[in-house]
Amino acid sequence: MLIAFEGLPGAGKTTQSRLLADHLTREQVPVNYLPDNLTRTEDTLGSTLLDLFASGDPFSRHGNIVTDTMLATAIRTNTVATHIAPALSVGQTVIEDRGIHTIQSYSLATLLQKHPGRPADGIGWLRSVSAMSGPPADVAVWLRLPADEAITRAAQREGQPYTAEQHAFLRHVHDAYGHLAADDPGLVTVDVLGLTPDQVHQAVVDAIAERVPIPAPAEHSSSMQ
Ligand SMILES: Nc1ncnc2c1ncn2[C@@H]1O[C@H](COP(=O)(O)OP(=O)(O)OP(=O)(O)O)[C@@H](O)[C@H]1O
Ligand SMILES: Cc1cn([C@H]2C[C@H](O)[C@@H](COP(=O)(O)O)O2)c(=O)[nH]c1=O
Repeated sequence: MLIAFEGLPGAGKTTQSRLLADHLTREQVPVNYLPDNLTRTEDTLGSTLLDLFASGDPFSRHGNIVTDTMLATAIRTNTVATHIAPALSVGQTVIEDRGIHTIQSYSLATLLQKHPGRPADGIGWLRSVSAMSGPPADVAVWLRLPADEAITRAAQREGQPYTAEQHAFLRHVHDAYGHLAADDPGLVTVDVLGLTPDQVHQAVVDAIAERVPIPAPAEHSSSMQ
């Protein structure tokens, strides 16, 4: 089974990925937690693609929707080949910290910024292209937090403020997630404002359990990376 966490920087994806991995491990489900794509530089192709990706702006990337979507798709394709498919094939439950909906939401944000008000035109294309990167998650959880609150948390963690331009772009990413979730049953919204990490975790477990069967315990030992 493949589970993804989605949302803005600061929304709590890493916190919730770890809480879910711990929970499943306690249930003796073999878990493979994949940190954010941008931190994965283990092979030459992955590093080269990430270098290309990171050569743009950290948020709005290269500002060209086709280039950015293709590049992000290529990165995930590599991640699917090197990490996700092998883990799924041996029965592990994979937790992706940012999956296919990150590709879609960040590209859609660029589109919304340039052509406000016509998201539907681009969403079909974004779905087709990002689908080339491999399977979407069985369930993707969007940790929905108002953009200003998410940015405040992320900035506090990083010890430096975000620029007004970055704020503006991330508000578009937030709106983009909303457009995507509106007609994609695979992207489940969990509202996290005002909840403690443990309360969010409970809401996440409930949301997942409503949609997919609980992964089966391993016959032998669990494996968490
Ligand atoms: N429910 C919560 N309430 C308050 N603070 C939280 C909550 N969950 C996480 N945090 C804090 O918010 C910050 C961001 O959390 P986290 O790193 O999990 O987010 P993220 O979505 O993975 O961010 P990024 O995408 O930037 O890596 C951390 O300092 C974390 O301790
Ligand atoms: C995987 C992936 C990432 N990005 C962007 C989104 C964010 O700006 C950064 C990751 O930062 P965070 O600490 O996880 O918030 O990279 C992207 O645009 N497309 C992708 O596929």
